[in-house]
Amino acid sequence: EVSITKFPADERKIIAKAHDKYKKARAGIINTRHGQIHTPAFMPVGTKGTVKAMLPESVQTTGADIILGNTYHLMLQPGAKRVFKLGGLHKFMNWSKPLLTDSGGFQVMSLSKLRKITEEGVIFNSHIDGSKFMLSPESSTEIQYLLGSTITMAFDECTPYPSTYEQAKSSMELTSRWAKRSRKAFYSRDGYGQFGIIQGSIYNDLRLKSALDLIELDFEGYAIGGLAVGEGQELMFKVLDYAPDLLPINKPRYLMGVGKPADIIGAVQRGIDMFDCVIPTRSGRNGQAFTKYGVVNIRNSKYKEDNTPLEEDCLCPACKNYTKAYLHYLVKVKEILGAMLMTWHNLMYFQKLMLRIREYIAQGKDFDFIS
Ligand SMILES: CCNc1nc2cc3[nH]c(NC)nc3cc2c(=O)[nH]1
Ligand SMILES: [Zn+2]
Repeated sequence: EVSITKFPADERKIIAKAHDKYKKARAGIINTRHGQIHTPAFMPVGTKGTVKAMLPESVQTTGADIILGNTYHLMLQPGAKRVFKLGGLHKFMNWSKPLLTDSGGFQVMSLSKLRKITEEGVIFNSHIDGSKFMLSPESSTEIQYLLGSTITMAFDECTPYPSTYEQAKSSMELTSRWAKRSRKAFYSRDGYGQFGIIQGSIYNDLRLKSALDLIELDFEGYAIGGLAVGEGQELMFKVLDYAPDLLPINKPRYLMGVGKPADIIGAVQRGIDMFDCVIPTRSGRNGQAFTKYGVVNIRNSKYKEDNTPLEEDCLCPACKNYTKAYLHYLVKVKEILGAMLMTWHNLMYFQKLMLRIREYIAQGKDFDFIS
């Protein structure tokens, strides 16, 4: 049994919608060595082996099936070999469910100093102490193995936006060569998987060529890269109107870095199954709460004597036991509990959104008005 790719037909509830806007939405289950992932799924980001301001058991109560870890940060500190020696990232951070690790390329380009891209890989200096490192398809894949990740991401180059056709073409071709090397370096085991990442920017023929190159490598799943990099929702949806259809229908499709609730809904309607985004955690720490009434900026003085919860029917600790006045105060005085409660609420909100989307798809109902 090849494990992770199982998108069992009987479990996959694809309901053709009355009008074509929803016919691509699908709900399913991905089976892995560390448990099941109900899709469409939202993955909270746990950059440095922790979802900031949350205990792993608290993340679990929000309904998350899988969380994301960042290779770039973990390879610098505490180091992949050390995590391996300590029993792997699952044990280290006390998270026993699926873990997806990114392959580091995207963060190297945004965080490290003095980067040099060669055919071999990316040579860079650590943003922490300036020491020299190399990330390549081989080293990235090995690091993710040492971390023990359930889903390993291929080492790609995220094509910047905007890019000319020529720039996008050569970047996509590099990603295809790196995907081949990533796939070769992957140590495949039952219940573990590796996802390829297609590039090609906004050019549909490049997206097609990227998909064909990667399908040949028979990954367990596929990510659509080079999006949510400043192109805006309209252009992102324009690419998503066709890109998911270039990928195998029976394998998971992952849209990296997305997104706000409306982005997630639009992408699910276009056939995307998996998401990750720092918005619920990062904006929570900055005082933004996602609610059915819209986004609440809790630092606004209008909340300083508001004795009501963020959402009266939300089951998270912030809503069950505290008022907006208290959250307003905690965030204003930068108390750690403020970051904890706001994060917990936002993660609960995002998981509730995904649960409702999965239910609507399973019942064959339209779901574009949920936000
Ligand atoms: C897995 C590492 N590779 C990889 N990560 C990404 C992460 C992203 N995050 C966002 N918006 C927040 N766009 C992304 C694109 C890529 C991409 O094209 N590639
Ligand atoms: Zn709440």
